[in-house]
Amino acid sequence: MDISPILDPLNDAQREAVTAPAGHVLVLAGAGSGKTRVLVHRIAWLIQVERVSPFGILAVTFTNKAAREMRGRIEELLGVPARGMWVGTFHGLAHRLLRAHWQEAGLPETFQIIDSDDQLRLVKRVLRQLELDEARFPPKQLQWFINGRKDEGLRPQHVEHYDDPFIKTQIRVYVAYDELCQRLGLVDFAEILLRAHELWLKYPRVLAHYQQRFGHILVDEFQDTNSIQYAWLRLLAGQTGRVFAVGDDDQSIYGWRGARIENIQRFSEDFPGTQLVRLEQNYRSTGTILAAANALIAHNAGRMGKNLWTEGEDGEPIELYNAYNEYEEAQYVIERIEQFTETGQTRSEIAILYRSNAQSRVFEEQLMQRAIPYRVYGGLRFFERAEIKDALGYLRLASNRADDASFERIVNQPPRGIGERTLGAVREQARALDISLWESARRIVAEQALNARAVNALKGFIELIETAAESILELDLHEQAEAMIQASGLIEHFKKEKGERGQARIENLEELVNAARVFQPPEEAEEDLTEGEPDPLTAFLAHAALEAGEGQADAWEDCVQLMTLHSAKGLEFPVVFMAGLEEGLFPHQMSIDEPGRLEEERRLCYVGMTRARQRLHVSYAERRRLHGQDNYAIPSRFLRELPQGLLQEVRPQPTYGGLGGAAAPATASGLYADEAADAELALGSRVQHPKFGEGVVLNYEGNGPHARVQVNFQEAGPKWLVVAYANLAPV
Ligand SMILES: Nc1ncnc2c1ncn2[C@@H]1O[C@H](COP(=O)(O)OP(=O)(O)OP(=O)(O)O)[C@@H](O)[C@H]1O
Ligand SMILES: [Mg+2]
Repeated sequence: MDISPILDPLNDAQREAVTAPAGHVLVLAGAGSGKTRVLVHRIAWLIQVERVSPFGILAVTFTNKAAREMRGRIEELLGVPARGMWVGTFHGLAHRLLRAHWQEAGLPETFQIIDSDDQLRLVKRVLRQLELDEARFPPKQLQWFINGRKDEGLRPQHVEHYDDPFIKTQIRVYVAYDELCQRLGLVDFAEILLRAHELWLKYPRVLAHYQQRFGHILVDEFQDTNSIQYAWLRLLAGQTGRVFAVGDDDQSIYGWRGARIENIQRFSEDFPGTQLVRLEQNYRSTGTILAAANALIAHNAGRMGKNLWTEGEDGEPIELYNAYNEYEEAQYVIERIEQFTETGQTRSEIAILYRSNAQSRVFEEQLMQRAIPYRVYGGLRFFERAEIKDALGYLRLASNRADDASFERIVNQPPRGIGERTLGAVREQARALDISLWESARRIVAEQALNARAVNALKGFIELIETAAESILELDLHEQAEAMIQASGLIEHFKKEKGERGQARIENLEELVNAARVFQPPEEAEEDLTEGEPDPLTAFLAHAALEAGEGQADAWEDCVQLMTLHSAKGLEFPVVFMAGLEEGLFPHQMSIDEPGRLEEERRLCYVGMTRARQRLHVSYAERRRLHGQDNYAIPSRFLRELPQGLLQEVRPQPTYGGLGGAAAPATASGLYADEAADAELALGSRVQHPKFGEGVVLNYEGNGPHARVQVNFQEAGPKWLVVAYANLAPV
């Protein structure tokens, strides 16, 4: 038996973990220290050396993709398929149990899983059934309430109500919602875990079967387990199962979704005799990247404490780019990417990471313009997102009342009391008379063909669209988008959705307005003036539909990887760009006033930085449109927490505005020191511009490479120009 493939590629501490005697093991170690590698090799060791059957092994990963990769690597090490082994996410594994034991779990054999949107629709149905007012009991909030309780393992009867009528009503909704799901044979995400846990509690025989089967349970990314997942693990391990968990307290980034970092601290108590292994050598990143990441995370209090080092080269300094705005930031990133690919870097080895989903749009647009293949991970492309489709639905219906799909999508989104029965009547008449849903609804209102409530609800919707459509006629495209979103009530609606999700949707809607603002109709349309060019709204809607229909780049295609920092967990890339390091964006506004959440943001930054193997680029924009406003952004505190000596500021070439050009030590730059306005551009001085000719400097704003100057040109009149790009010469 040759065990060298299993042990040779490991250092001493890693080997200690992989070969640990039977018992519980907790590997607590920093990013890139080989935790996932150790877990994979441990499984191979168990099978090949300890002669454990793959049937006796259950491994938990954080994503399905990670699960597939893990299985592949184990089989590669063993040289044979590891059939019978269970590898998956908590949700995937629990689901598998429910499929196998649907009867004991009290489910119909054909039960279906519902996503968050379906769940919301059911909650609304329950509210109608209980005759509760959505304004007083926002469905999103109830959804959040139900999921939160399920994540804690609490059924309605376990929820403490303190005699508070509000909580009591929420509990009533929870009860009715569960009954409805049960009747329809539907299971939501949180339910999967809770149901699987209850299955074991209720049927000790079933539990005993799995306890006997899975003598070895291995968990990656342990720091992000929530209460019910931890309870599930403890139950499965019982008295005999051995748990091998790997994690990093500095990478706990899902506290906002119920993950409990305390589970790491509790581990040794709950699993007696735990052997603790620490890994300190980092194999992923250059010395520079690691030193910067270590310095950043040192600003957090109450860490378990780790000391990560590397034998690797120091490598390149971290590139810092101070962009004028988010468009220019994207331009820098993409030009830099082109430079890398021209020198042979594979596109899929390059990642762009950002804090909030909405940031992807500007990158996507520019990547598309330059025909660079890209892929957005763990999220829909911008124009495919539900809230964007909602807002576009309003615009579509405003420009074409016969658009039935848009009618269906938004007639009761946000909810305005137009129920299934009313809609049924609208559809039926439309079918019978072969007219559009809109026309059908209009007739029902005119003829008062339904009860007063239904007629009023429909009438309200029709008036809303008519009024809004009329009022936006004379507006610019982005104002049209903005006005329509306002009129739709979508923002108010998403505000009720608790937590980051609702906030993200609102940010996306604001981003849609930005997209409309910078939208340029295709060239052909402009030339075709005589034929009557399509109005900007129609052109914009077509653009959005085409973009959404384009679909994602295929996985095998060599494409640039775009994702949020959250979905980058566990991954690594030779080249990483982290964009939008600005106060309010990252750290996120919602976390700034709460020390605990600020630390979670810092951990997220640590996760992002430690994804990079050879090159890390960080950037921020001096201005960014956020929440519909042009903001002067302040560079993120996280940038200041990085040792200056490890950063190198990239500055645009003043002569032509090419990017990634001249580099200067960060110390002299806009981030750390205010730069005096260029003396040659003093107010009142005369300058020459290659295109606009001669003029007088009227005004000056900003500082650093992106200072802007207003010049009154003799021929062209006053213009604002970016100094670094304008190529102005003193006269
Ligand atoms: N002993 C080793 N020798 C060489 N390379 C190693 C060794 N251990 C790990 N690596 C490599 O280092 C990189 C990081 O390893 P791995 O992804 O397992 O770290 P991790 O601790 O799980 O990181 P994260 O905290 O980000 O999940 C991988 O490319 C891995 O192949
Ligand atoms: Mg890992």
